[in-house]
Amino acid sequence: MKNINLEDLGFEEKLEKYKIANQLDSFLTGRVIQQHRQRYIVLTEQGEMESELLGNLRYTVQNSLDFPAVGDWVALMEYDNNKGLIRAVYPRASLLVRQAVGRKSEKQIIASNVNFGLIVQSLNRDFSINRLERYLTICNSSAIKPIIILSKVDLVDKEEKSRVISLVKKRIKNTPLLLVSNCTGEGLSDVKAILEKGKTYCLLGSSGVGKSTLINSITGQSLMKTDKISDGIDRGKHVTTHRELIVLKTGGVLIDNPGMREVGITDNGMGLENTFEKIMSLSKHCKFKDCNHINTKGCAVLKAIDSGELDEHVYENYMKLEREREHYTSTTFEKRRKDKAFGKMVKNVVNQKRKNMY
Ligand SMILES: Nc1nc2c(ncn2[C@@H]2O[C@H](COP(=O)(O)OP(=O)(O)OP(=O)(O)O)[C@@H](O)[C@H]2O)c(=O)[nH]1
Ligand SMILES: [Zn+2]
Repeated sequence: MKNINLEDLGFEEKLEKYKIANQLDSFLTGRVIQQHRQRYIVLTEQGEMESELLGNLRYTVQNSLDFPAVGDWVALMEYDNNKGLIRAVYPRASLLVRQAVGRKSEKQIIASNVNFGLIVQSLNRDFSINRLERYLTICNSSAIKPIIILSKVDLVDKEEKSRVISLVKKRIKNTPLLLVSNCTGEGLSDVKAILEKGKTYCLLGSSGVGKSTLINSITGQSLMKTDKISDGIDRGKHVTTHRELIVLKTGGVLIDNPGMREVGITDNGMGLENTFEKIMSLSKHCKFKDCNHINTKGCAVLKAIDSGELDEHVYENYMKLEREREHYTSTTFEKRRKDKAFGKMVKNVVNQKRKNMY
């Protein structure tokens, strides 16, 4: 992978200015394409470099989120053949973060400097509209534009396909929706067509939905290990063929995330606001500013459920994600007990509404 062009990798004007302003132009510039503990594979114009943090940087880092991550731009120097020392991390244009489920306040970086989130769900067993909204929230909380890709279309019939499409379109507005099959090749050209030069796309989705296979289909190469392909050749050798960040010949960058099981919401609030626009605009008409949309008088959200203007499932999922966000952003353990009571209340509201309907 020699002669890589930094612009194809996504290096922008803004970063160039930062480089000059911070006297980093005597260093090499590269992008982290893989991370394992405190070792990083960095792609530079001279090729890949196995890198570590420079000592003083390691000791001045305060927060785990400050360590370099896949997608980061770094300034580094070569100290040996293809071995590098990272001197600085460039400011991030965006950061995809997830909450390590079950562990309080522990955030993990999925990737940095991502322009688009490719949210992949398979049409057969994995499809869940609530989970789609969860990923949308994660993208929206970090100014990453979401694109929905429904995979394995070859496994469902026409009726199921159109059922899911109309469900997605009803619940989720203003988000591109693509359908693909890695087996028949259907829709692959649509995916290729949206990939722009110099932009970074992060694949998001549960294990097994076909993210790695999709990358292989797009690149026409077996860059990603999928569970069908045996890696017998590499066995026993310490060779890593798997890269988390891939530069396309056409100039776009893809980032894969192996083994994403659960993603928790770690949100500043904006993610939910953008994802559930309808609820946000309704809540402006609630009588009280701090309306909890559960049992407050004059709640416009509840009124909209009654009138049929708001889908109760949307309401339920919103309340669930909002509660989760509160849970992870709060510090007291007391909150956990509160959470339970809160969940019950939401269920009651919905049950009550359902009863009233019949
Ligand atoms: N029928 C069908 N199977 C597919 C399709 N795409 C992928 N698969 C199969 O689904 C399985 C999982 O695919 P992967 O690409 O490994 O899934 P992944 O999302 O990368 O999974 P992780 O790496 O665990 O996150 C493999 O057996 C693939 O062959 C598709 O479009 N249609
Ligand atoms: Zn309200």
